[in-house]
Amino acid sequence: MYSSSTLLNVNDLSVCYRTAARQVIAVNRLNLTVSPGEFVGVIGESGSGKSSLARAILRLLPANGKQTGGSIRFQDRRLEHLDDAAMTKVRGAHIGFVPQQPVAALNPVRSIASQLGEIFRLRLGVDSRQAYDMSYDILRQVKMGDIDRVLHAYSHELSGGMCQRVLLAMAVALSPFLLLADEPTTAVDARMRGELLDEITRQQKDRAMAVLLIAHDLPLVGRYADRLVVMYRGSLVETGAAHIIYSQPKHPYTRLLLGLDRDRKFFDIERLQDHSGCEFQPRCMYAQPSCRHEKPAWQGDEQVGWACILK
Ligand SMILES: Nc1ncnc2c1ncn2[C@@H]1O[C@H](COP(=O)(O)OP(=O)(O)OP(=O)(O)O)[C@@H](O)[C@H]1O
Repeated sequence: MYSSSTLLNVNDLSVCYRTAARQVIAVNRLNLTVSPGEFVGVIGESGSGKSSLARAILRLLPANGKQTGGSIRFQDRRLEHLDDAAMTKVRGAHIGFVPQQPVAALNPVRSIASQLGEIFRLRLGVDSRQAYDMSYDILRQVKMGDIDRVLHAYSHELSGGMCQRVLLAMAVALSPFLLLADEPTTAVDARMRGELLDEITRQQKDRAMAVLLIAHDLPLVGRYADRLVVMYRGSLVETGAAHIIYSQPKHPYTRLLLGLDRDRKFFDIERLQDHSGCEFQPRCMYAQPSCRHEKPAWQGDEQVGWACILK
C-alpha cells in the first residue's frame, strides 16, 4: 500500500531472466516499503533474488532480465514509467548506489579525484577546482584517512575497504533520499565490515537519508537496521522490526539464518526439489504434510508478518 510517508514502494514485483535452457524467476511478487530516513535490511542467502531486486529498482537489469510484474514507486513517481534521462537523474541524485564489488566498480585508469569530481562537474556544473574541493570534503565526511593520497590514487592502489569508502562517498555525494547498498561488506574483513556499517548508519542519521541494505549476514545487519525483509528463492518470507526478528524470529528460514536450532538439523540446499507448496518446505524441519502442497498464507500485515503456518 502506498502512503505519503512512503519513500519507496515495491508492490508485487516480479523479475525474470531468460536463459537458453529456461526462464528463472528471480523475484516473485515481492512487496517492500521504505519510509524516509528508515534503515531497511534485505536478507537472504546467495541466489535469493536480492541483487535482482536492487537492479530492478535502479532499472539496471541485464539484457536477459525483465521486470515481469508489479510496480516500483519512488516518492510520487513510478520508476518503470520514467524515460532513460529521467531515470539517470534519479540514480545518483535521488537514489545513491553502492555496488557489490568495490574494486571492479571503479575505473582502473582514472584517478579517484577524476571519478569523484566528475559527479560534481556533470551533475552540479562546477569547475575542476571546485569539484576537487567538493571531492575532498565528501571523503572527509565519510571519514576517509589520507585524503590527498586517495584522491591522486588509482583503485588498484587502495585497499578493498578504502575503495568501498570511496564508493560510499560517490553514492552520498549528491545527498540522495535513499542509499541502496548491495552487499557492501562482501569484499572486506570482519573489522572493516563493522566500520563500514557504522559509517553507513552515521550517514543515514546525519543526512536523514533512508538506507536499503542488501546482505546475507542477518546477525550483523540486524544490529544496524530498523526493519528487516527476509527473502527466500525470490519471495518475501518474513518482515518486521529488526530487534523483534532478531529475538523472536517466526519463519524457520529466518531461524536458520540466525543460526538457531543448531541441535536440530535443517536440510541443505541440495535436497531442493520441485513442489507446489511452501518453497522452504524441502529444507524445513518444522514442515507438516500440508506444507508440501499448500502455499503458506501470509500472517500479519505489510509491516510485520511471515509466510508460514507456524504461529
Ligand atoms: N543474468 C542472469 N541470467 C540468468 N539468471 C540469473 C541472472 N542473474 C541472476 N540470475 C539468477 O536469479 C536468481 C537470483 O539471483 P540474484 O543475484 O538476484 O540473487 P542474490 O540473492 O543477489 O545472490 P548473491 O547474494 O549471490 O548476489 C538466481 O537463481 C540467479 O542464478
